[in-house]
Amino acid sequence: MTRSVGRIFSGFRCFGSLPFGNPPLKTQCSSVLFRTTSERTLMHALPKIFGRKPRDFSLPNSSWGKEMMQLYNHYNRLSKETTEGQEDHGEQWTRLPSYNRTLKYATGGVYLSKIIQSKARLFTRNIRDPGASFEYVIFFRQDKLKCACIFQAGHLLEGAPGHVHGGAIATMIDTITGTHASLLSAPVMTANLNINYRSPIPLGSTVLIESILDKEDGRKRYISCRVTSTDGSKLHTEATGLFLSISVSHLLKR
Ligand SMILES: CCCCCCCCCCCC(=O)SCCNC(=O)CCNC(=O)[C@H](O)C(C)(C)COP(=O)(O)OP(=O)(O)OC[C@H]1O[C@@H](n2cnc3c(N)ncnc32)[C@H](O)[C@@H]1OP(=O)(O)O
Repeated sequence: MTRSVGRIFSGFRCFGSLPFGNPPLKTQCSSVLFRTTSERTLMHALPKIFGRKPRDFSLPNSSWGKEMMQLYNHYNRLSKETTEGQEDHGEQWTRLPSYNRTLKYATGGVYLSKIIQSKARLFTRNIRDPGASFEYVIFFRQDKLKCACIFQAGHLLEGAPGHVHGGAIATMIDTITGTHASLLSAPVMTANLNINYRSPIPLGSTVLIESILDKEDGRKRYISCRVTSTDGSKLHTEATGLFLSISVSHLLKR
């Protein structure tokens, strides 16, 4: 987990309080994996950087249904941190923590008030009622450059009667593919998203969203994504996205 926190915060350092100011680096995932004690210590200190311990929304809560929990437990079992000197066997996934707000201060105490207002919250994590909207957890498989997200769609996401709104599905796809792209090169913005809706998603159901890296070309990351039933037998949605690495100054432009 610690290493994914490192990646996420590295990926989104433009929003955070970790050092930034350099142009976005094209880093290979393997070069930033957290394995040393000092790196783990740094990641454990992150809540202090936030000020107080932030809630990690990617952990189970009482609203999570049986399917969500089963799949979560499946990936979590494959996400056990390896201790140094121990070999990895088979699939190795990493759960990505998820917080509902970004940090207010950039390094050096520069308040990014123009872009990050104190009331700002991550769009998918702003409903307090557990289970009402987006319940999800993302896992990353570093060796395959692959993400898997378990998503349980709550009652506030209705579009067609009894089914999940297409915009909510697009939001989740953008979130997974955008997170995926940011793990590869930080920070990024979505330039293009193409979505084909193949079969409706019943409200309240749990689905699996999987993304893979198709191609890298300079600042561009091409990522594709499939939304299926949790056993993979039913295809709900397919998408492709283009993400562009940006500099921090791009976010400050008005
Ligand atoms: C801790 C919390 C975690 C939280 C984790 C949560 C994750 C959520 C992720 C959500 C991410 C978002 O929704 S971001 C929000 C939605 N997206 C946006 O608002 C982006 C708006 N658009 C822009 O700002 C800009 O257009 C950019 C950054 C996309 C590109 O601008 P730019 O950087 O100036 O690049 P530009 O020179 O135009 O183009 C560079 C190259 O890319 C190509 N290119 C550019 N746009 C496109 C395009 N739409 N389709 C095809 N190709 C394109 C160009 O042809 C060019 O190719 P060549 O000539 O080099 O070959």
